[in-house]
Amino acid sequence: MRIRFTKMQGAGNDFVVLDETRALLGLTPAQYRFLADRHFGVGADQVLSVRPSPAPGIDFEYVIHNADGGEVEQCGNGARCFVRFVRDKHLTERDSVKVQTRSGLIEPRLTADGRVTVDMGPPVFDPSKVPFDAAGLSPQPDGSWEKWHLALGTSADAAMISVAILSMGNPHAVQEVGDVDTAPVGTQGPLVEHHPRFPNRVNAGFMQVVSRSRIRLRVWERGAGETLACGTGACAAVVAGIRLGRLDARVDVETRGGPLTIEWAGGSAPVLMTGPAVTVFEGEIEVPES
Ligand SMILES: N[C@@H](CCC[C@H](N)C(=O)O)C(=O)O
Repeated sequence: MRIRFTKMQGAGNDFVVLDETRALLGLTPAQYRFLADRHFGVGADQVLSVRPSPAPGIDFEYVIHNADGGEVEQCGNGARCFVRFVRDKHLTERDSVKVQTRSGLIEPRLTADGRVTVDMGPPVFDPSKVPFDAAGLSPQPDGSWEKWHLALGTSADAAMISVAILSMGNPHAVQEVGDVDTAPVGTQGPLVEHHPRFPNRVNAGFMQVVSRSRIRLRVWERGAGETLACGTGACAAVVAGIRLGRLDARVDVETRGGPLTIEWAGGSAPVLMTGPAVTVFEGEIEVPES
C-alpha cells in the first residue's frame, strides 16, 4: 500500500501525520512501527492519524500510536502539530478546533505569534485512574503534596526512587533531579516505564527545578524511549512542581528540543501548554503488507 504522509515536529518531538479524514487506512501495529522506524521507514516518535468528527460539536478525532506500534491516549506536542496540519491542509478554516482523543476532548488553538496553545484538560491524581497500583503502599508527604517511593528492580541493591504520579490523559511518573544533563534517563527510564506498579506502563520524567518559573526536563517516553520533548510530560512535571509547592502557576520548560510554556491555576483548572508546531516535509511511502 502506498500512502501520503506529512512529517512534523513540535520542540523536536517528531511525528508522521496521516490524513484519514476521507478514508481510514486500517494500518496494523507492525505498519505503524514501520512508519516510525528511522532506518527502514520515515522515522518518528509517534504516528498521528487525523480522522473525521466522531460526534456533533467536535471537529476531528485524533489517534496516536507510539513508535512501538501501541495506541496511546494523549500526545501534547502532537496536538499542536495536529491543529497546524488541519489548517495547512484546509481541513478547517478555524484557528481553534475541538479534538476527540482516547482520553477526552482537547482544544488546540493557533496563536498570533505562530505558536499553538492547547487546553489539555485537568490533571488526574487518583492513582487508580493513572493507572498506578498503590495497594500496600503509602505516599510520603513532600512539600505541599506527596510522592511515592518505588524500588527499581528486585535485587537487594535496587535503586529507590521518589516520584510524583499523575495522569495528563496518559500516565506520568515525575522525579526531581539535581541536573538533567547527568540524570540516569537511559538506565532508569526503561525500568520506570516497565515498573510492575503501572499496569499500562508509564512515561518517566526527570525534572530539574531551576527557579519558581523555570524547569529543565527530560522524558523517557513509554513506547518511544527518550524524546527531545514530551508535551504531556512537560504538563505533568509542572503540575507536580506546582502541587509540591516548588513552582508558580506559569512555568517555562526547557527541553532538549526547545522551550514550552505550561500554565495551571490548580484544582480542576485545565492545563495550558504553548509551543511550536512545524511541518518538516511531505512524501509518499510504500508500506509493506503485514
Ligand atoms: N510525545 C507525547 C506523548 C506521546 C505518548 C506517550 N509516549 C505515551 O505513551 O503516553 C507528548 O508530547 O505528550
